[in-house]
Parts: sequence; C-alpha cells; structure tokens
Amino acid sequence: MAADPKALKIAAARAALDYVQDGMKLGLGTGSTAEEFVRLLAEKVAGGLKVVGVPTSVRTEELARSLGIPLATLDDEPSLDLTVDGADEIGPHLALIKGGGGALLREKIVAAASSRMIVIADESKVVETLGAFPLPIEVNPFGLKATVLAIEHIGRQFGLTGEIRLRMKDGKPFVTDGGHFIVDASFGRIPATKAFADELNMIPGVVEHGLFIGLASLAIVAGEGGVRVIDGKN
Ligand SMILES: O=C(CO)[C@H](O)[C@H](O)COP(=O)(O)O
Repeated sequence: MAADPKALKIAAARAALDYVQDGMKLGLGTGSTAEEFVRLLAEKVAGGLKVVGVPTSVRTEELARSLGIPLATLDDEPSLDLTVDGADEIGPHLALIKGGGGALLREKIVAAASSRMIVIADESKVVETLGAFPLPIEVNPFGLKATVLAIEHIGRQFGLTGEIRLRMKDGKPFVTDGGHFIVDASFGRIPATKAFADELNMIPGVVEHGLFIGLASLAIVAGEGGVRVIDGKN
C-alpha cells in the first residue's frame, strides 16, 4: 500500500527538528509540508524550546501565531540561523523549484538571509531534471503582456518553449503577499543554471522566480522506505 502523503510530510518535518537548537532564529517556510514543521515546532516551543520564527507568508504567520510560536519580521531579525521550507521539485545539487504555494519571493528573501536552508519533502519531489512542475515567476501586474513576451524570449534563448499561464484564483489573478501576480512557465525542463536564473531576473517586470540555486544545503526526503538526507555538497 502506498504511504500516506501527509505521513511522509510529517516524517520529513519531524526529522528537520533535529537541526533546530535552543535560541535559534528560524525562517518558517510556506506550504503543506512546511506547515507540518510549524506544528511540530510549536509542540517543542510549548515544551520550553526558545526560538523565534520569521514566516515566509501571511498564511504561515497566521498558523505559527495561532500555535504560540514567538515571531519576528526579517527587519527585526535580518540574519537567521536556519530556514526550513518545502519545495515543488528538488533537482541535482539541491537546485529547487519553489512557488507552487505562491510565496516564492518571501521564501527566497528569507532563505538568502539564513545561514542554512533545509528543504523538507516527500520522495515524489526529487527529480533528475527540473521543470515538469511549471516554473512560478512572480511579476509586476503592470505590463504583464510585455513581461510574458520577454520571458518567452529568454526561454527561446535557452531552447525552451511552452505555455506561460497567469495563475488564477476564484476567477481572478492570484495576488501574492507582495501584491504581485504569478505566471507559471511550462517549459518541461528548466536548466538549473545561474545564467538562466540571472537572465530571468534581468527582465524589468520579473520580481523574482522560483528557481532556487545554491540556497538549500540539505534536503530531508521521506519515502516509503524511511527518511533520507541529501547533502547539497554531493
Ligand atoms: O514553494 C512553496 C510555496 O511557495 C512550497 O514550499 C511548495 O509549493 C511545496 O508545497 P507543499 O509542501 O504543499 O507541496
């Protein structure tokens, strides 16, 4: 019988707690797996663990606050010890696609402000080549069509074509916590290269994209056979 997806998320989240130490300043990720981590962390806090969390979304902030985790903003605590977050895909060298939950901008800012980022996921997220999951790209609503054309242009320069679709919610464009839109680029495969990432970031209307290169140092992956750790250095 296939393992229960929620149980796998909890297993990965529980293993990440081993990396949390008293006094740490923690980035708290977004998504269903990160939320399991927040729930388990809250149990530890209730048991006396002293940490402060910096949430990567309003959704995570509300959950963490409701569970009694002490919170700060990144302006209060601009250097964090550890961020624990989920991912949509985990590729070689821990290159990630993130943003399925729409929080990629704050997730990237918080991860970049952390000494260490640990990714937690179930085994289905581990891939040999990124890109089966459409790449979320956060864009300014102003000039949306021009920005999509520019993304298509960059894609073609890297041999990539595919639909670029505006993310919708309840019949309206999905709006991020930062007030931006997201387009999801179905390129099929994404080169996890700095060159591609940098070119996307050069487009004026692109606020940030969900390709995370060189940010995660460890992935904790839960599968039917148990939990394994992938070290980014390998
Ligand atoms: O990047 C994210 C949110 O922006 C999430 O980490 C990603 O979508 C994974 O979510 P889940 O754990 O629910 O599969």
